[in-house]
Amino acid sequence: MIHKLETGGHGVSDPEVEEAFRTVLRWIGEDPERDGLRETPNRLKRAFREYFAGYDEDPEQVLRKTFSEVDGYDEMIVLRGVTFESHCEHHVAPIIGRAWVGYIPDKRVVGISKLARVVEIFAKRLQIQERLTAQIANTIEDVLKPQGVAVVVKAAHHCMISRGVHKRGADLVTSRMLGVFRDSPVTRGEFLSLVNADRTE
Ligand SMILES: Nc1nc2c(ncn2[C@@H]2O[C@H](COP(=O)(O)OP(=O)(O)OP(=O)(O)O)[C@@H](O)[C@H]2O)c(=O)[nH]1
Ligand SMILES: [Zn+2]
Repeated sequence: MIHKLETGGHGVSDPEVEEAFRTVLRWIGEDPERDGLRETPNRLKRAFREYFAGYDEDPEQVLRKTFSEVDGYDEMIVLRGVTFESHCEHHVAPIIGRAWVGYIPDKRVVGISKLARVVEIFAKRLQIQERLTAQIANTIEDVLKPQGVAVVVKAAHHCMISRGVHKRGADLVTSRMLGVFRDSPVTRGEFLSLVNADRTE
């Protein structure tokens, strides 16, 4: 897990954000001073700090530590079924899903947890799924300069479940293929068969 932020706020003080949450509670018809709600603005602030911890983390930095003693390993590396929780930028509703992250290295490999950390950092920002998918792939491409990168993301969007069109069970699938995954149908096919064989969903 990403460490909890100790500072943050980005120019907004703790009392200011708690007052904003109190205003929302009043707006829905609640009494923010009643016993059960008195600490809720503070809890909401701490929850938001966790949901959006990705703004104060640098995903490129996470990938900078690499290993080169891999005896010429140049096959596909795939981390499957990385769980994440994000929030959509339109409704601030949860996006709950998994990511499959693959790459074919060029001399250097990265610790596998770092791939999951990159997913985590971009997920913990306001997102749309297409951008989340592209950001994960582009960052791996930019820092590791591998032969190729492939990312598939599948997620349920709670703005389509608990509000709006009210559709449970529909998930959105997005992908971004770079380098050999884009150019070679065989390589892409091998990656997608590893994604499709994964029953962790
Ligand atoms: N492409 C894409 N759309 C998303 C994502 N998350 C939420 N949306 C959609 O963003 C759209 C925002 O549409 P608007 O019409 O501006 O908002 P709205 O009136 O609340 O729309 P409804 O959800 O249909 O009630 C909705 O269709 C959402 O389903 C995402 O990750 N990618
Ligand atoms: Zn939404």
